[in-house]
Amino acid sequence: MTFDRRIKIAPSILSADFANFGQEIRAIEAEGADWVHVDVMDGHFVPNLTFGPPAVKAFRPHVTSFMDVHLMIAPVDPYIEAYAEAGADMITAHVEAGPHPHRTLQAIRATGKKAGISLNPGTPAEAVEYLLDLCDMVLVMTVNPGFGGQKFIHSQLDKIARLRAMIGDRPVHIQVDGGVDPGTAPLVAKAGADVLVAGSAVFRGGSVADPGVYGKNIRAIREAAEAATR
Ligand SMILES: O=C(CO)[C@@H](O)[C@H](O)COP(=O)(O)O
Ligand SMILES: [Fe+2]
Repeated sequence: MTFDRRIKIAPSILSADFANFGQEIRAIEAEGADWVHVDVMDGHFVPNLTFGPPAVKAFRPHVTSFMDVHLMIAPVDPYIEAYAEAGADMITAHVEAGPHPHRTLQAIRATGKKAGISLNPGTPAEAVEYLLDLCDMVLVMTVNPGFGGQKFIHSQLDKIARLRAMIGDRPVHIQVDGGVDPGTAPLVAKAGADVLVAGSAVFRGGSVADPGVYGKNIRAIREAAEAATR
């Protein structure tokens, strides 16, 4: 399969109705989501708590696209197999989560899943320079991780562009996560990102009873990003 550099929209279910994940996942996919982004938080690496492996396993049958699991946990290595077994398609760990991100990426690849590496806003692009041959995606956090609905940090645009140049022709996606909406999507797409995570900008104003709003929100982000790269 050829590497897909087209813009992909990955709604974060952190902004979904927590009493209704199955229906929410099916609704965003029916309305045009390319991937489903699952934010795993441990109350230690980030000041919030979300989904353990049993929750991710419960989401799995509802996802027909691609389940992208963003692990904001430290340590991360002891939990990789559990999230792989729960059904993740991509597992992304933070480069700041431990002293051995190279080993972490090897461990993710050993499960047969796609491997991602994420950078907090304060971490330079160079932190992943020697990891690029071991990963399928670099995730640039454009907010400090832990919560949805935060303001986009513009200084990260330069980091995205640097990573784009560092990656060269390797088949490695650049994902952007935090404060992505129709206003910031063109900026990240122009800088070189191809996977756009959006939580509040997708779920805002909609519900499973009114899922057309999700579709409208997804299209607005996609169209803004695509227009910037034409
Ligand atoms: O990983 C995270 C937050 O730590 C994200 O995936 C958020 O869920 C994105 O939410 P918005 O900024 O798009 O509302
Ligand atoms: Fe995320």
